[in-house]
Amino acid sequence: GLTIYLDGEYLPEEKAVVSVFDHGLLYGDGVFEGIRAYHGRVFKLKEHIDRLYESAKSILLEIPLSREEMQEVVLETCRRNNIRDGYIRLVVTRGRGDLGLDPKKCPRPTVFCIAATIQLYPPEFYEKGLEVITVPTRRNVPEALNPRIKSLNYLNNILAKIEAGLYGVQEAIMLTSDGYVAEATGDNIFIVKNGKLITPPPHLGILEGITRNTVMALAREKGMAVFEKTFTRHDIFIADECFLTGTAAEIIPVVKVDGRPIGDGRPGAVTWELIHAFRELTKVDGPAIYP
Ligand SMILES: Cc1ncc(COP(=O)(O)O)c(CNc2cccc(C(=O)O)c2)c1O
Repeated sequence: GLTIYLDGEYLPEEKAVVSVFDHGLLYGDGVFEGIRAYHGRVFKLKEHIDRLYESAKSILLEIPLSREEMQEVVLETCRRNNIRDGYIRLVVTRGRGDLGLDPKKCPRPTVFCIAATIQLYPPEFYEKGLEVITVPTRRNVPEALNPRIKSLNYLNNILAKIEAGLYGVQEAIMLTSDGYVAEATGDNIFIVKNGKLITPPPHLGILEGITRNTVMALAREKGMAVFEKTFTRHDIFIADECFLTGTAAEIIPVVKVDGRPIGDGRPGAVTWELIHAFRELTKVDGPAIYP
């Protein structure tokens, strides 16, 4: 079984339990990160930890470890599970309280870290590309619950995922309340038009993805023009290429949206070039797990 980090201890998974009074469970009151390990390194670990602390600050949740201590928790949890290539879930909740929702009743946040092997997406997702639809469920509005906070509140994303399933497709694209394209349920979205990369700006109300930011940097290093601009479904339909980015998915081509084939209906050349560049980067980026 796995060894789990929980509140300062490394425990066998059967002992790694949280209280039924934990506000992460009762109210989704908490933040998390999904991180990948490749080739014995934890990819973009600093960026993930920085985002975790930003999300926590935004909900006035004080994490009881320093960023350096948190980095060591992630690396040590990987070591104790012999992870060289895997998936890490890092979670901080408001902690155990009473049945009221008042965070003041939670004296100490719960912190846990899971490091496990990862179920990869089947290769054909990348070779053939995904068919997706835009769904009725809109992305949370920033003025209510800002999607830039990676919180434990994923019901908005889950409802969109359910709607994709109802139509027999694997992924859903959520629009903003104004009808602009926001993101998928667990991934950011890019379109390619005349060699230019376009992706929604974070302030639109999306998670500022680390894979998104990495792909933007890789594209710019290759001399491609990259724009953060709002766009609509029509812009996707007339795009040359479309792809999604996320920690679990990495970079996945999208070849059909709402029944419209994108480009020639097959993964595009720019998408493939970025997939290869990303895979190269995963070989060298991030702190080594083992000395
Ligand atoms: C709503 C949303 N948007 C974009 C992303 C991509 O962000 P990153 O490039 O930083 O990962 C996410 C993150 N989504 C995410 C993260 C980790 C695991 C899984 C999973 O599908 O198991 C999904 C997300 O939840």
